[in-house]
Amino acid sequence: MNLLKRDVHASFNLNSSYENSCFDITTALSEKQFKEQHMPTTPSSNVLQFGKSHLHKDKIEKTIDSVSTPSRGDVFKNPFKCALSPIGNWDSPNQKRRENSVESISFDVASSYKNDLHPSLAENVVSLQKKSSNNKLQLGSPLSLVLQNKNVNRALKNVCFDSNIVTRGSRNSPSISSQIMNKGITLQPGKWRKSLNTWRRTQSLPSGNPTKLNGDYESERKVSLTVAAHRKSISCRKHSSSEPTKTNFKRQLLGRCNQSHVLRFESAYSDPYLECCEKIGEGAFGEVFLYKSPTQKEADNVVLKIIPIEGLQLVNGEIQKTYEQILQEVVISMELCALGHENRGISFANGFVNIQAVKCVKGHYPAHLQKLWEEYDDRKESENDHPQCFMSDQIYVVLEMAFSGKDMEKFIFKNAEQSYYALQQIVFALAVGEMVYEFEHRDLHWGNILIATTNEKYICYKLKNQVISLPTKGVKATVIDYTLSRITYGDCCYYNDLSLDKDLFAATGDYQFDIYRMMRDILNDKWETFEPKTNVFWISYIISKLLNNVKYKNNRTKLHLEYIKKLRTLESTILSYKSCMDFAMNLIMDI
Ligand SMILES: Nc1ncnc2c1ncn2[C@@H]1O[C@H](COP(=O)(O)OP(=O)(O)OP(=O)(O)O)[C@@H](O)[C@H]1O
Repeated sequence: MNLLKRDVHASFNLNSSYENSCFDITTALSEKQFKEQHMPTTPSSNVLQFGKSHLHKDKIEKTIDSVSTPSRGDVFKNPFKCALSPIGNWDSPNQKRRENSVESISFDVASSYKNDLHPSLAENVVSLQKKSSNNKLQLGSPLSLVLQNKNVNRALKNVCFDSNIVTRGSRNSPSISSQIMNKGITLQPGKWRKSLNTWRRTQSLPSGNPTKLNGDYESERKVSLTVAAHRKSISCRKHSSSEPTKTNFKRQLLGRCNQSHVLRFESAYSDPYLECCEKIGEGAFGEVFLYKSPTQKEADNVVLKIIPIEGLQLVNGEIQKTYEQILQEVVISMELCALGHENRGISFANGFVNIQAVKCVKGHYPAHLQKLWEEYDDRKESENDHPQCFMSDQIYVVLEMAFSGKDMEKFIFKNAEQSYYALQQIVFALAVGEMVYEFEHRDLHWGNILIATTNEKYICYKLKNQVISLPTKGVKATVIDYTLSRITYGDCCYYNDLSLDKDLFAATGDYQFDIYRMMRDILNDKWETFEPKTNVFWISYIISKLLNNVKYKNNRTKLHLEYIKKLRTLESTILSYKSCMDFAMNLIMDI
C-alpha cells in the first residue's frame, strides 16, 4: 500500500492515512484525470474553494482514529509545501505571486460572520463584494474579499466563520490554511497548538443562527478551558514534604529563579539590553527573542522565551499557565540541562537545551519588545496576540537559553549521513533522560528539534557508565519545549495531564497526530505513568520526517543513498524497541 500510495498526487491526498483516503489507491488518477472527474466548472455551495481550484467537500469527508502512513515527500516536485494537505502553500507554476501582492480569498455561500467587520480586516480590504450598508458582512451570501497578502492571516484570525469554509493560506501563513472538517481536525504538521487555536477561532456558527457561536462547541470549549486552568502538572507521593499549594508552587518557582520576590520587568531587563534583541520565534505560550551581545561572541548571545502566567486573560486562545504548570516546564528544563555537565556521575548527555537562567518578572510588556513583535509580524505574520494586551500586573516567566540553531523543519542537511547522526544524538539524549529521570518528551515534532552546525568532530554521552563518542558530521541537535514532557524528580512526577484534551486527539494531517493517539493508548490515558515507548514513537516519527520531508543539499550522492537505506531499515524496525535506552544499546554495537 505504501508503494501504491507514492503515486497518489500529494495535493489530493488529504489525509496521510490510506484508510482515510477518499481515492481508490489502486487506480490512482493523474492530476488531469482527477480534475476532469472531480472538479466542476462552476463553483456551487457544495464546493470548497481555494485559489482557482474546487473540490467537492463530500470527497474529503473523512474519519479519524486511524494510523497514518507518512507519504513520500519526493513524489511530486513539491506542488504544495505541506505534502499532506491541498490547502498548503501552493506555488502554482502559472500563478507567480509576490509578497504583499493582492490575494483573493473566496468564501462559500454558507459563510456567515459573528462580528462586524474587524478593523484590521476593514483596513486591508481592497474590494469587498456583497457588503451591506451598515458595514456588516451580509450573512449567507457569497463573499469575495480581496486582501493584501501579507495581512490575510492577521485579518482572518479575528473573525469567526463557517465550518464549510476553506481558506487558502498565503505564502507565509501556513497555519491559517488548516482545514475545517466536520468530523476531525486537520492541522498543519509541527506546532500543532497554534494550528489548533486557529481552528478553534474558526469554529462553526450554526447556519440558522449566525450571530451565535455553535452552542455545543462553545460549551465544550468552556469546559476544556476550565480543565486547562486546573490541569494537574505535578503529582507527589503522599508522604512528600512538598505540599501542593499555590503558595508552595510560587515559592518553588522563585527558588528556581534565585529570587525572593517577583521583579519588575524593567529592573530585570533594562532598555539598552532589550534594544539588542530581535524576535526569532513564537509558540502558543511564549514569544522568543534573541539578545545579540555587543561583544559579538556567539556564546554571549541569549535566547529569551517570555511566557505570561497566572493572568485571567486568554493569550493566543490559551488559558495562561499557572505557577504549578510553569514549574513543571522549568523543573524539567533545568534538570535536563544539568544532564549536560560531564562530571555528573554515571550518565550525561548535552542534547537538551542549555538553560542559563530563569526569571520571574511583572509589568507591562516592554515597549521595545512590542515593537519587535510588530516588526516580526510585518515580516512573517505572527499568529500570536499582540503583547500590548497585557496589563501592568501581568506576571511572566522568562527562560534564558543558549541559541541552539534552526528548527529541523527549516534546516537544510548536507545529506542523509548528517541527518542519520543527528537522529542518533537525539536517541542518546532521550536514553540518558529515560535513565536518570524517567523522561518522556511527548511532543518531539520537528519544530521542537533545533539543529546547528558545529566544528566539533565528536559529541560524548555517558550511559550506564559507558562513554559513547558519536561523530557529529558537522551538526548538533538540541531538544526543546517540554510543555508536554514528563519526569520523575524527587518524590514528584512532573507531567501534563492530557486526558481531557479531546481536540488534540481528534487531529489528523500528519503522522505526528497519530503519535498523540498512540501515546494515549499505550499510557491508558494515565499521563503520570512512565512509559518510555512514547519516546520510541517520536523517534519513529523523526525517521519518517528524515526520509520524507527534511531538505537535503546533496541528495544524489552514493553516501546519501547509503544512509537513506540505513534510515529505511531503522524505519522498519524502530517500533520493536521498548525505549530509547533499548534502541541506544543496539546502536552502540554499530559505533
Ligand atoms: N534555544 C533556542 N534557540 C533557538 N531558537 C529557539 C530556542 N528556543 C526556542 N526557539 C525558537 O522559538 C520557537 C518557539 O519556542 P518553543 O517551542 O519553546 O515555544 P512554545 O510556546 O513552547 O511552543 P508550543 O507552541 O510548541 O507550545 C521554536 O520553534 C524555535 O524556533
